[in-house]
Amino acid sequence: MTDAYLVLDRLKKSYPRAGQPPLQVLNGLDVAVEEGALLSILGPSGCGKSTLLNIINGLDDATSGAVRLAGTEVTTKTRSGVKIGVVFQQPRLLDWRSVRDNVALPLQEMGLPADEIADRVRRYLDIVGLGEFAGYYPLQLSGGMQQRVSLARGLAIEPDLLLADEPFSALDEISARKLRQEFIRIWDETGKTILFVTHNIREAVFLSTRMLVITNRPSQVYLDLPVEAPYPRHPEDDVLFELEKSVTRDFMRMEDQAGLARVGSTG
Ligand SMILES: Nc1ncnc2c1ncn2[C@@H]1O[C@H](COP(=O)(O)OP(=O)(O)OP(=O)(O)O)[C@@H](O)[C@H]1O
Repeated sequence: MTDAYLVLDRLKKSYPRAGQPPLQVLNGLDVAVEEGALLSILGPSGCGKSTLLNIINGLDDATSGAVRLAGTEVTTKTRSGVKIGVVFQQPRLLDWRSVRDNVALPLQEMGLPADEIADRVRRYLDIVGLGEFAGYYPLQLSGGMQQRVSLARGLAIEPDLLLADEPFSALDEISARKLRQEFIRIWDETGKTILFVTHNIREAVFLSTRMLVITNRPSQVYLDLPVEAPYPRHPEDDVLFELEKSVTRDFMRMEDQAGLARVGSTG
């Protein structure tokens, strides 16, 4: 367990609340993630998925337990040296910078030479299908196009670990399908590790090598499941469809149990 690329070791997180007991969010996650995994993380709204990504990214501290990345403990004060890219649910673009300059910004912060920056910006905007929109400003693009710029920005730094928080949820299904294929291609070519938060069970089954289903708050791992179907996968593949149905059933059972527990505790 301690050898894995990313280790969540009895990870707990709670937030203080005025006049109330702390809000218990993560309640002892124990997970070891192998290098090169494409791990999707599913769970009910508010169970702490974004909180978990923030802790792994060193933007927030665990209340107890630890995150270790490539053997180094990650906190807000200590970084592992692993290059982390992030793609959020919201595009979070700078409206006053062109598409090109938004994607270039983190590359400039990394101190890359100008020609390398120009190359990467072009390459990753092409990958997300926005090569012709480099000179546009975010407000001249649709929401889905802005999300694709954000994806290009996250990928362009060529991270060792990509943390993706529902990156396709704002896209129409056809654009999302194309981008998922690209996403798998990039993951396959680079061999990097990806943690992928989604509410979409079909998407998780289609993309990932492993799925983690997390319970309602205070959250624990409910299901940790390998997805063994070979790539390339087809969204309508029978094996994937069966797996989707079975995970959906498990997910609903988990929600029912949580509902019963709530009724039990108030009744
Ligand atoms: N900085 C913070 N301070 C206080 N509470 C917080 C903070 N960040 C998150 N929370 C609370 O922690 C819980 C988990 O939030 P989080 O955003 O991690 O959930 P999530 O699983 O990503 O939700 P969703 O699926 O709806 O995006 C929520 O109840 C939220 O209100």
